[in-house]
Amino acid sequence: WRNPSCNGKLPPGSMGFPLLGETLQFFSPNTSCDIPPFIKQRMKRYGPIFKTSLVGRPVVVSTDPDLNYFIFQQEGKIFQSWYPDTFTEIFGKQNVGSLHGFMYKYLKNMVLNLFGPESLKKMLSEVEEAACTTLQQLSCQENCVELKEATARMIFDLTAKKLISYDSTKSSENLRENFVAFIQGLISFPLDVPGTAYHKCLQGRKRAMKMLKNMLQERREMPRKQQKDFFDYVIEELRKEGTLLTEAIALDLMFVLLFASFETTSLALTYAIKLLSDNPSVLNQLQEENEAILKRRKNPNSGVTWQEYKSMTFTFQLITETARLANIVPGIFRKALREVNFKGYTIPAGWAIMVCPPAVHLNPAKYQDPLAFNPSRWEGMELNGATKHFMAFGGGMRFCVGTDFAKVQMAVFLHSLVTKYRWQPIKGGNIVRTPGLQFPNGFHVQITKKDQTHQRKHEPEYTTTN
Ligand code: HEM
Repeated sequence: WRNPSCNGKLPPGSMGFPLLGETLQFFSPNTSCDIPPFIKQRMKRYGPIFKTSLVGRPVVVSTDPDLNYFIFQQEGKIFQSWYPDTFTEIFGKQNVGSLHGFMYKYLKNMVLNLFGPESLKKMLSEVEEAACTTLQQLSCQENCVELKEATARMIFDLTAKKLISYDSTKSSENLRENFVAFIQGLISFPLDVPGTAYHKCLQGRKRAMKMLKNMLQERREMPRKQQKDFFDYVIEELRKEGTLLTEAIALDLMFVLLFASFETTSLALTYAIKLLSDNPSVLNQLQEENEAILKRRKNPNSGVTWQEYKSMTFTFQLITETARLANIVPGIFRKALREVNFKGYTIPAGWAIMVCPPAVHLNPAKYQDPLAFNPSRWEGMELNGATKHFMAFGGGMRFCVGTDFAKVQMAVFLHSLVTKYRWQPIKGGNIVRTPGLQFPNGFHVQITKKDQTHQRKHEPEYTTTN
């Protein structure tokens, strides 16, 4: 295991212990906002491209912008989307990340139909309503509220409504509770015994898939006249003769979309609010931009229009800067379909490759003072799509299909929050990476309506513990 066979020169690095490789070091929790210590130490020792062994597989780790770019551009040709077995066990063998070629394109189009810009334009008022209702409820709480949980609930409900018309207030079963502990379980040691995050994920998947299957079955038995949600669209497709879609693929897709949408976006939103709490001058700028939108509005009771949304320049810079620092996806995995030679190194066919976004996003040679939260660094820059130095939403053909949806939700929530409310951090807000981002103690804040701030008789005594 120490010296794997290779026709050329393997990148430097250690293969760790037999079977275990360097898995334990990779997953060891850290509280750093910087490049994960596992990566940083090895970059120092071996350079930007190095080899290791994770969960029983030889892996080349790439922190090199040119190799990353090459990998994204060669998707489906020299490289192919590949995720550790933990992923396929949890997301299903036919999930969108494991499909390739024609079937993959077919599914991607289906998803873009739902979450692409045209659909989002129509969804804007629904997103705003969800944000306003959530904020209203949170501000009515006497005690402080936990933001990660609250935003996750809001986003899950909105996505589940779009996909399957699921209404958590009317359903007897709680679909979302099956997705808890997923981020920890996805990139984790695949030990399926009670107590591990991986085991919790597998149990959650089983229950959620059973619920989704029942729902799809019920809907098939009682089809609706108007096409309203993604389920209806899927059923329509399943009925077509010669269709590529199967019930199993449709259910796996539903499952991935539910997870991918709420967990990533709620983490990003919570992190944005944490960063804003720590950076009052950035908060001021955000407030100025969003209050100016309200001032320009002719009808004060109307909601955010698409034009207004598109004009939120600073808000988009802030979202991009949050995504750069949050590094919600700490590793993007691929497999080499054939032997690859790059910058003097050989990557043997069949090896896994992990593109490492945090190393790119926190590179001091590219980002001045890389750990500083400075949305203005994006001024005048193109914020759509990926570049060699920004890949929070992936890159190439597999660029995240939910990027626009995530941005709409974040921008609209932040707009409502800073124009109508104030908040005060109470406790939590500290982060841990394993290597996925987590808030182990949540992020507890007290939210008050702006015009009520001065009317409260007993202003709570806020203590910022972090
Ligand atoms: C802040 C929020 C989000 C972040 C940081 C994020 C990040 C990413 C990244 C890095 C990838 C690329 C994975 C790869 O190349 O292997 C990806 C793919 C994907 N994302 Fe997102 N995402 C977010 C929100 C969403 C939302 C809201 C949805 C659902 C609507 C979504 C659905 C997907 C799907 C289905 C893929 C797989 C696409 C493919 O294989 O072509 N994501 N995301």
